Amino acid sequence: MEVRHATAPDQIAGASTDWLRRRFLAEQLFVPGEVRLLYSHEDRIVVGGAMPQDGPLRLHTPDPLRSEYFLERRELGVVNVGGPGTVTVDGTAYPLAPKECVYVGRGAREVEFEGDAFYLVSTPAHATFPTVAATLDDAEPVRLGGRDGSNERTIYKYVHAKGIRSCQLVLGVTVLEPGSMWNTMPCHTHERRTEVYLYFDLPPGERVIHLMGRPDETRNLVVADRQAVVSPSWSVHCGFGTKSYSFVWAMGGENQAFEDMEQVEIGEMR
Ligand SMILES: O=C(O)C(=O)C[C@H](O)C(=O)CO
Ligand SMILES: [Zn+2]
Repeated sequence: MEVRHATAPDQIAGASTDWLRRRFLAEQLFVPGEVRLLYSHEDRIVVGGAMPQDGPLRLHTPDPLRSEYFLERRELGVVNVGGPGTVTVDGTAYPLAPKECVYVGRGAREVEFEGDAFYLVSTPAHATFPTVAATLDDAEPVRLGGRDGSNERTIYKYVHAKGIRSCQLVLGVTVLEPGSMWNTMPCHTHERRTEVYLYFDLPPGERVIHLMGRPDETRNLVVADRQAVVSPSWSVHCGFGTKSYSFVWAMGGENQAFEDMEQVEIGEMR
C-alpha cells in the first residue's frame, strides 16, 4: 500500500506537474488480479481498486494499518465501477449492478470481491454501523445543472446523514448526461472534509481536466479513466471531460453535512 503524507496549500506555488500528480493523483489503483490500496494522510482516507481476474479477491490488511484485520478500526464503501459483480462480507453476498454500492461497517473481518472492478474508500471509524447495499434507485437522486452549462448530471447520494448511516464516510456517484462535460460548477471547498473523486466510465483515450488548488491559485491534472484525485480541505475540485463520464465522490473529516461547503464563483477563480 502506498502511503502519502498530507500537504499544505503553500506547497502549490512553484510545484511541477510531476509533483502535483505524485501528491494528488492515484494513477494505478486498478490492476488486474490485485487489490491495490493507497493511504492518504489527508483525513486518513484509504482508496483502492479491486480487479478480480481468476476467481475472487480478498481485501488484505496492509502493515501500515497495524491492525489485525482491515476493518478493525475502519469502515468501507465499495462502488461497482465495472460489470455486474458480488461483494461478500463475512459470508453474506451482496450482488451489485454497475454503479451500485455496499457500505461495510467497522468490525467485518472478511471482504471478498468477484466481478470486474470495484472502487474502495475507507475512513477511520470509532463506531459500528450495519453493512448495507444500495441500488441507484435507493440513493437520493438529485438532478443538477443544465444543457447550456454543459453540466446536466444526477447526483446519487449513498452514504450520508440521511441515507446509509456511517461513522464519518460520505459517498455517492455522479453521472453526467451524454454531451455534458462539466462537474461541480460552480465549484467549492469544504474546510472540514477531504474529498476524493474517482473518474470512471470515461471512454479509452479521453481525459478529464481536473482543477485543484486554492480558488485563487488553481492547477490542473489531466486524468484518465479509473484514476482518482485527492482534494485536501483547502482545494477546489471540479473538472471537464473530453467526453461525458461518471465519478465517485467520497469524503471524510469533521462532519457529514453535504451542504457544508464554501461555494466559489467562477469570477473569483484564478
Ligand atoms: O457534480 C457535482 O456537483 C458533485 O458531484 C459534487 C460532489 O458531490 C462534491 O464535491 C460534494 O462535496
Ligand atoms: Zn466537494
